[in-house]
Amino acid sequence: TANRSPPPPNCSREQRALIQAILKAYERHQIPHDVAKKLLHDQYSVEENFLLLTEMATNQVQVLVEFTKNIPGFLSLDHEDQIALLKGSAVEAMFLRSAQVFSSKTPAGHTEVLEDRIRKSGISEEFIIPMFNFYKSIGGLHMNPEEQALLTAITILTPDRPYVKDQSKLCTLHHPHEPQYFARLLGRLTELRSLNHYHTEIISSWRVSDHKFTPLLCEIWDVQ
Ligand SMILES: C[C@]12CC[C@H]3[C@@H](CC=C4C=C(C(=O)O)CC[C@@]43C)[C@@H]1CC[C@@H]2C(=O)c1ccc(O)cc1
Repeated sequence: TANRSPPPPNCSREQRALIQAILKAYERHQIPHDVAKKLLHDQYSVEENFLLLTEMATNQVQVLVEFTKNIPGFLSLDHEDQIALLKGSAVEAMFLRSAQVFSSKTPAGHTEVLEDRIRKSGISEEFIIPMFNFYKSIGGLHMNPEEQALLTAITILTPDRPYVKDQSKLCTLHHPHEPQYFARLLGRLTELRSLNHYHTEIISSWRVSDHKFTPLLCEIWDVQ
């Protein structure tokens, strides 16, 4: 793609292959066109918005599992660990994905409609504010596709372990004037983690008004 930057020269061959594999998997990480189209055409009731977001969330989890399976080495992990990593990071990966969608230049109209539907889907204002603050703070990083893909892979693979150091090499190269760029990137992951808490509240407030989730969301978030 046009905005794909050249791989950093001081990356080893296998690191370069790893970055390319993750980037390729990430670029297949798309919401089906018909779901995105519904965003623009379906009705605008709170219930309709919730159902649309539920369908998007369900799609997102399926796409996330496919992306994760294509991260080199993931499938050689112990099976229980694979499930634990996915369950532990699904919410963060989803909010990271939505932040990347809001900060990318998706076709005009999509993000406005999407934002409008999120604001009118029964999520209370006290969770909307941190959510959109996070979107702004991710947008401010101007991540390129490699960084977005790597950050998603980091979020999934190391929910609680110290981060691998060589990602910083890639970031330093693309942001030479900002030596602390990688630290800023990791700082966003801390902010992202706080959204887990809000998400639990969002889900339980929807459950109170007996909203239905899909089986996949129930399974990955231990709902119902
Ligand atoms: C996270 C979210 C569901 C998934 C949405 C996200 C907004 C934007 C998106 C963009 C996507 C793309 O273009 O690829 C994939 C889906 C996501 C990532 C929503 C904001 C709030 C909502 C939510 O928390 C929610 C949770 C459970 C539900 O049943 C419904 C919504």
